Amino acid sequence: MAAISSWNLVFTQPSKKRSLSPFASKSQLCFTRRRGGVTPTRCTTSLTVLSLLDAKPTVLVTETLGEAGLDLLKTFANVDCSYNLSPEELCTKISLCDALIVRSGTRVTREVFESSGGRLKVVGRAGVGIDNVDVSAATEHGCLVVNAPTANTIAAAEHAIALLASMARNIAQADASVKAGKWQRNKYVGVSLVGKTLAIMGFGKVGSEVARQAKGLGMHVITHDPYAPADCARAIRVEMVSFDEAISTADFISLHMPLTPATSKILNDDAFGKMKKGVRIVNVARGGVIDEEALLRALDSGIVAQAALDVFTEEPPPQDSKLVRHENVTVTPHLGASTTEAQEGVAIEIADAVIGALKGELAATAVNAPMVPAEVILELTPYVDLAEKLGRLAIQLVAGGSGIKSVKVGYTSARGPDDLDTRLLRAMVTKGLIEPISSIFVNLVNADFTAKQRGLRITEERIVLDGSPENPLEYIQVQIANVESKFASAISESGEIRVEGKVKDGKPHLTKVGSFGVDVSLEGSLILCRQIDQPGMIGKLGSILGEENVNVNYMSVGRTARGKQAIMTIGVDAEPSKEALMAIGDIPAIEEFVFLKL
Ligand SMILES: NC(=O)c1ccc[n+]([C@@H]2O[C@H](COP(=O)([O-])OP(=O)(O)OC[C@H]3O[C@@H](n4cnc5c(N)ncnc54)[C@H](O)[C@@H]3O)[C@@H](O)[C@H]2O)c1
Ligand SMILES: O=C(O)[C@H](O)COP(=O)(O)O
Repeated sequence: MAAISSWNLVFTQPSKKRSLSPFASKSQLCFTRRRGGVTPTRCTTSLTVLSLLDAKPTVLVTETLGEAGLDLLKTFANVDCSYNLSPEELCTKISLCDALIVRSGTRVTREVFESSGGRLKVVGRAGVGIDNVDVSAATEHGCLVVNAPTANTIAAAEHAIALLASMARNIAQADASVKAGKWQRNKYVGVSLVGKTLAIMGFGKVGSEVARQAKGLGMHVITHDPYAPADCARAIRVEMVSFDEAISTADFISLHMPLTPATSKILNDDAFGKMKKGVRIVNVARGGVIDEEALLRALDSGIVAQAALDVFTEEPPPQDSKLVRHENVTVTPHLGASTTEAQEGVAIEIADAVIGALKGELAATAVNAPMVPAEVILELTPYVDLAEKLGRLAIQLVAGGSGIKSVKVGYTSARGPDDLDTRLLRAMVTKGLIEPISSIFVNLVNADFTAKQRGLRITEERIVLDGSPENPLEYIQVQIANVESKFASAISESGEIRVEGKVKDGKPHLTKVGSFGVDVSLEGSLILCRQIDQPGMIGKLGSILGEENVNVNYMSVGRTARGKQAIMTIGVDAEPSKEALMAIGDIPAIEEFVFLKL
């Protein structure tokens, strides 16, 4: 009699939709089915998924976007342009949307992701700053965030220069005065820019462009940016200095860093106290990098002669804001990116990124997912499938109540570690491990977060092979430590559940279970049996499955020695009935078996 408890060996987890890519969303596919009035039961084939994807996704656009971007989106999706939504209205609408496109005026909060019911797959920020998007919440919900980081750089830099020059020459105040019927030539005497020191705080895309343009105006430019490469500054003859040196020697300070916990209120009372009396400040970055109350005090005390502000802590700022109304302050309503050219560019950049993400492609401008170059993805595609399937197999082999703490993924390759980018593979193993045992949808965005949240430590190991590194990988191995197994033979000599596979003719194959060598294509589902090696076993099993009309797509037997134990791996196209599985368990030579869904 076989030493097995047959029925609890049968894996009864409902099947999950197969993802077409690391970003294809299970929940989105489910939703499409519901909208089409289809019962959300099973979706087992790629073809079914493809036909579901034929239904156009819905993209919600909550702020004005250039026409060219909208036209591009409309070729692929239903586009809902709903501007000025209240937070409540946004939360209500979002459950009907696959993608959301915003600028800086929409707060994409945790509530938005929670309200999406898992359908929202991508948030596109049509611009650079993502401080209005709760990126952590997006990641936790497996939602990709992409931005359009380059198309508005020149516009923002030009706006900073425009504010700098107009502030120095009192253009806005003088204009208002003339329009009010006055002619105050003495009051509006300005200061020159040439020869003055400009400190650029943040030497990124905008900051470095401002530096270039300011040098063209004859200014002496210095910069502070702890993270920028010094050679970029050196190349345009800009000196990199400390924060204190920058703010204490500058005649003009222009802010170009992102708003982060480290930069929040970086210009505060303490900083203003170190500045030269009469300094002039430009802010085209984010309002929050200045302590606005401290700036008001510095303006009133004369430390700061003038400020030109495009951005504010609260936008729009309160009507009675003393800062906005201050006579030495010039303001614009967050216009840095607002040129026709920049908005057209941003709209196309974000439309491309959102469409790509909805198609399941990895976005080059992803904010919360590792950037995996397109050529790496292409090369790793068959291994991605293998990695996920090995994860699925390994997790289904676990038994006992001790919980899973530690998983090791081994990569056997002739390539050096720097030539093998495993982030995508690790994410897919994680997906395979977690999806069969939870309701969480795992993708490249949230794989590491989800593993961490579940207390699952995933480590990676490279096993270096001699030979030609033509193939990125020979084998992938998944090992789960400190657990029991439903299939004792899956435990290796060193005590872990171990499954190993390789890509053969472009298809994922299982090559090892525990210490047993096997060879079965990882398609459909799988029966693993340990048996006493004797004639007639294949026939017995085959006829049980045949009577059930369950097609066997692959079968292999691996044994330790003639007449000793053997492992039979059988690929089946459908799930055998309980009775058939029971009959398999009743074959006397079978010591244990397990049915696994891929
Ligand atoms: N007003 C507008 O309409 C408008 C338009 C475009 C960009 N922006 C804003 O301008 C800022 C810069 O944009 P970008 O495209 O140049 O971004 P970027 O990422 O290319 O550059 C930001 C730079 O700030 C640096 N930085 C980070 N922390 C710093 C710190 N503590 N001190 C000094 N430097 C620090 C970074 O190293 C980086 O080089 C962002 O806040 C963006 O949102 C505003
Ligand atoms: O971060 C940005 O890209 C700018 O602040 C532009 O914001 P906007 O898209 O709201 O004009």
